[in-house]
Amino acid sequence: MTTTRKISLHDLSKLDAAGRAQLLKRSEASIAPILDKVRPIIEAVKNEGDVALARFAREFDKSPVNPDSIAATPKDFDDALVRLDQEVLKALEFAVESIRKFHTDQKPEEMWLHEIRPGAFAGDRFLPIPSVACYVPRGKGAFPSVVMMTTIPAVVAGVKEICIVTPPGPDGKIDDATLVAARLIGVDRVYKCGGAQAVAAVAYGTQTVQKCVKIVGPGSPWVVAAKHLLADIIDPGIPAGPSEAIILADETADGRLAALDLLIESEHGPDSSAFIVTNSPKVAQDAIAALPVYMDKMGEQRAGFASTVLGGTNGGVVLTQSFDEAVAFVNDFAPEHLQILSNAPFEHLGKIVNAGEILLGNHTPCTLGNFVLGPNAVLPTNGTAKTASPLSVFDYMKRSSIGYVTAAGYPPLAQKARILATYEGFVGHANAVSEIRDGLLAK
Ligand SMILES: NC(=O)c1ccc[n+]([C@@H]2O[C@H](COP(=O)([O-])OP(=O)(O)OC[C@H]3O[C@@H](n4cnc5c(N)ncnc54)[C@H](O)[C@@H]3O)[C@@H](O)[C@H]2O)c1
Ligand SMILES: N[C@H](CO)Cc1c[nH]c[nH+]1
Ligand SMILES: [Zn+2]
Repeated sequence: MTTTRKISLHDLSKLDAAGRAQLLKRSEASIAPILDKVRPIIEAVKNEGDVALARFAREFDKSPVNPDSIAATPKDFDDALVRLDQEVLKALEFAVESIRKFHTDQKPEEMWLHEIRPGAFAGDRFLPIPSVACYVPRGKGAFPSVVMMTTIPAVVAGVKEICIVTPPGPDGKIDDATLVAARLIGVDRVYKCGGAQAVAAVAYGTQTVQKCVKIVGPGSPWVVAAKHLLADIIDPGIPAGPSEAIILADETADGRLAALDLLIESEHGPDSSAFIVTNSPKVAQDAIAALPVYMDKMGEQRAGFASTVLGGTNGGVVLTQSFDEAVAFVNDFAPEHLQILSNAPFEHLGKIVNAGEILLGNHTPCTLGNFVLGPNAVLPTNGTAKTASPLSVFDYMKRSSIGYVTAAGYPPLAQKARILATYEGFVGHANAVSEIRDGLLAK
């Protein structure tokens, strides 16, 4: 027998502006109430280092970690590989290959230099940042996929010092697949610390944990709050909060397929957001009928998370009067993940302007993107896809502009620069491109 579940149907034509605005809001927890709790955690790690990390692991993760066992040992890696199911190992290897290929293709040439004007050359040079810490969450499950998504682009970019910070389990160990994925990728520094204390550890460095210039990866509000407080000391990277997705379905879509895919990101936690957005009443009805059937196959915890999300204003089915209206809703929402279910998904692609990731057609569910397709699954959440981009090799590189002007190319540039420098009142600037220079160069 199928369990009765409430699935919200939001008929956009019946909602006023406030109702529509409510649907666009995420449930992302405000970090304000926990900032005062995070400050002493940061201070303790700064002052006591590993001793504080071990204490917080015991307190928050209920994990028997000691100050001298913060780093995973070579034996920890070996044991994890022995314990890991061969099928999981093969799947990790497959995923590493796709993700490495995608990010290698994405990597820019080390330098480009174009002749902007005759004899005047300019371009960009890309270099890797020196170090990065990759945060891999563990509160609501293990995330070897986050290991791959955060460390592979770092390796491809050429970052020399890469480490992983992740909460230890109640057995005092790091998740097996996390260690195995790290080894496959070539990262051997994995530290047993999570939450705010992990961010502080990589920001300041401890006796064990290396200090890094940047931290990447998603995390709970404790992680987000620590990144916020330490942003002057460590680059906090792109924001990546609770997972969210929109399944955009036109009248050619199968509502049951839309239902199946809606349950992907809605099962992450009660703070996820997930909507089917469609102009087809039939797709909406079929999806609502199918959802409880699929939820019954998910297990209590995950079905519970999905129920919370889909029964409130952070999820469910949004019904619109037209497909253009559905597209407008998507662009206003700016989802982290977007799937387009249609017989002709490429026809709709050009209309989408705000989405972290756009997955096209019936054979490209978010699950493929999350694990094995290649593009990065650490994506801008909470509407930040309006201006931000997915995690990429560019997050691990910095750029210097390059310029070179020949003697023949110099005169027209100097003349125009002198005029502008004089207008701005910069005499020193102007002198440097005046006859004084010509005289010096003539000698
Ligand atoms: N965007 C993405 O790519 C992506 C991928 C995976 C997960 N996520 C999101 O990342 C988040 C992960 O959060 P999580 O909780 O699962 O794992 P987490 O590892 O980020 O947080 C758990 C840690 O928080 C700290 N903590 C918990 N309670 C505390 C307390 N009372 N006081 C101080 N510290 C405390 C502990 O140190 C604990 O180790 C979720 O919101 C999930 O949706 C996003
Ligand atoms: N959907 C997440 C990003 O929002 C990534 C992920 C990892 N594992 C499962 N899902
Ligand atoms: Zn996911």
